[in-house]
Amino acid sequence: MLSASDLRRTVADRVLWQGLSFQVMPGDRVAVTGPSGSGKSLLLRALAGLDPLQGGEVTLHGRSQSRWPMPEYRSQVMYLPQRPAFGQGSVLEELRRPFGLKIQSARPFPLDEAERWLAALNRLDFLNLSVTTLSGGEGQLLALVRALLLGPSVLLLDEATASLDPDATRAAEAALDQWCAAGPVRALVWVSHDPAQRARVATRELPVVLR
Ligand SMILES: Nc1ncnc2c1ncn2[C@@H]1O[C@H](COP(=O)(O)OP(=O)(O)OP(=O)(O)O)[C@@H](O)[C@H]1O
Repeated sequence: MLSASDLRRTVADRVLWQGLSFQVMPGDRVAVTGPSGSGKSLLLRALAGLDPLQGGEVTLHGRSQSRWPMPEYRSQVMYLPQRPAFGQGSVLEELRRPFGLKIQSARPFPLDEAERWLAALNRLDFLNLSVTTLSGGEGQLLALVRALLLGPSVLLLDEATASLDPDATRAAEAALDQWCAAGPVRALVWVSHDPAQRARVATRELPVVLR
């Protein structure tokens, strides 16, 4: 589904990764591992098409990232950052906003599904809160629900539950598990510093070595 071949990334004069090749297949749950500063976030950003590739190639469904219209590519390979950014207004408005974009225009906003995910995360009370008042963990839950509703093929999670308490973390993992199992062409790529979480959520590990 998603294939990376011979990726290379440098910052300043430091080579973070080179000759990095791997594939993400439907149903995969890949944990990207490596010490702080080894380039895990930059790898996810490269896969998501948020940073230009310095070397190598990423293909989605056999088509090079550079040949995809970027909005379409990013709707299929979605990056969930540790500190998601929101606009203004309520949680409901924030969830609804992307469905006004051209790339999503064929799909009406699925309010029932939003309520189901929020209920699964024990946050059905969320919808009318203002996004500007959300805590770090609440922001992560909102970003997660927004991503699940948008339904990419590959969801890239960058410490996406790091601000959650243990119960909320487990609920988020269960929601992701359910979401992944519900579609035939879905995969997760996780960056998590928590080995216990990686053992729970990942089917295999992709090490990024600090050079
Ligand atoms: N936009 C940038 N410009 C220059 N250097 C950057 C940029 N973004 C990150 N870096 C550097 O690249 C290296 C890798 O950063 P990255 O955030 O990918 O690491 P990481 O493995 O995700 O680390 P952590 O586990 O601490 O989150 C770091 O040394 C960082 O300072």
